[in-house]
Amino acid sequence: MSRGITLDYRYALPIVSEEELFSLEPFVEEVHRMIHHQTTYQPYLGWVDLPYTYDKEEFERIKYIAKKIQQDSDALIVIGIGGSYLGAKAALESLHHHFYNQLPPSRRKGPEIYFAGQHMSESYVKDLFDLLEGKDISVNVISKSGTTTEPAIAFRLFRTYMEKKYGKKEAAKRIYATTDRLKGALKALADEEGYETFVVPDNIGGRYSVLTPVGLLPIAVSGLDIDEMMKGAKAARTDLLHPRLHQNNAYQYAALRHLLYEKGKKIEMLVHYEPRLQSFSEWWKQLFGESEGKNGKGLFPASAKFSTDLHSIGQYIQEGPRHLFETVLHIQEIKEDIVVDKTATNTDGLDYLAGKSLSFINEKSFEGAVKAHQDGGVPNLVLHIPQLNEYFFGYLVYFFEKACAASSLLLGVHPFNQPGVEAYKQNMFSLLGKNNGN
Ligand SMILES: O=P(O)(O)OC[C@H]1O[C@](O)(CO)[C@@H](O)[C@@H]1O
Repeated sequence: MSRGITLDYRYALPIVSEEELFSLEPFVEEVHRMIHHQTTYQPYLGWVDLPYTYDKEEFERIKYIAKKIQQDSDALIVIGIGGSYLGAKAALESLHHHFYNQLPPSRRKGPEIYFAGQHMSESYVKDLFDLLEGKDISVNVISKSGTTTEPAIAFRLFRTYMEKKYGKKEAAKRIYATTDRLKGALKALADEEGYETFVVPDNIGGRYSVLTPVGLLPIAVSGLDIDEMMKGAKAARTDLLHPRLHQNNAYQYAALRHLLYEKGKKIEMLVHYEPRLQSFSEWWKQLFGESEGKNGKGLFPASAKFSTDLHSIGQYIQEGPRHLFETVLHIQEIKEDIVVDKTATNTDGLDYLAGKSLSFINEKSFEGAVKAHQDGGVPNLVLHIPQLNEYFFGYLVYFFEKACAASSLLLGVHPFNQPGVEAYKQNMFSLLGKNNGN
């Protein structure tokens, strides 16, 4: 089995040619230089060497605290928004049992895990408190700035809930804050209350932070192997270090999506055939959306789950405006555990599938859709991923981070800021009367 992931661009070739792709070589080499050897973006590039340079002492502390939470909590509440929770949610859903939280504790290594602070829905918080009745809980509050409204509100509510339930002293022992090393409201509060803290490195932005304590603590609490995850990221770091387009899959993916954009494709749809990849798509959407949507430019990152969505938006993809392309996350491992059985009467007409596994049929659905969409003028890029496990999760995260930085630079935008998000935040602050003496 391959140790990395491969990119198959055969199904995009009628729209972009290999000649066009490799004509981007000099631009890609320049982009490579900007990522690896230039100082302009240096303050944001901590993720590039992270698989080697991560803080080993803190990494061991993550594992130690994860064990403590596994022992003293029935549930962990992860509070954060955007890059501060999407990576952890993506890992948990991609790599665990589909019904993780519903499994009996004896079948899980970690506690139940819930997320809060991603919106201001009152009914959600009420139902979550309701669900947690009678359970022992811990909270991991994650905010680099410490001032983002949604998680800040959720944390205030949970702090009060925990202090009522456990008393201030015991509550403080069950709250873990992942935040800036030195500054911000959450850091100040954590110091004041004596919470155990983990650091979001200065030079890594929220959407690039899955493989820092931001993602790693909740991932480790759930019982996943974070050493394997870092090993996968390390392999990707090595595989994707080459400056030449021919030898670098992440740069090829970046260059292809750039070419497709130039040829009028305005939407990239990330497609998967495994419901467990839904949150991964959400992480991917933030990564590319916040990085590229600037100066009136950028592909719109969308996602679809197949075969489900082939029966809803499949029609639009096949015959609607030709302004989109698909990137397929194709899991190569075929499991043969569940097989269609043979019936005596074949009344449902399905005997032609008897003896075939669901994975095999799913694979045919992938082959059928890729071909149909290509024939319909929708280019497809396919990423072959050998297996869904910790190693390849780490690999894939790094692959997309590198590709995203390269793609943004090819487009001529700053890959690591998000000035547009501030506009909404400032409006809301003034509508709610922030800084009016409260
Ligand atoms: O960790 P913080 O500072 O709360 O920020 C959370 C998220 O908010 C954003 O700034 C956008 O709303 C994201 O970029 C970031 O991932």
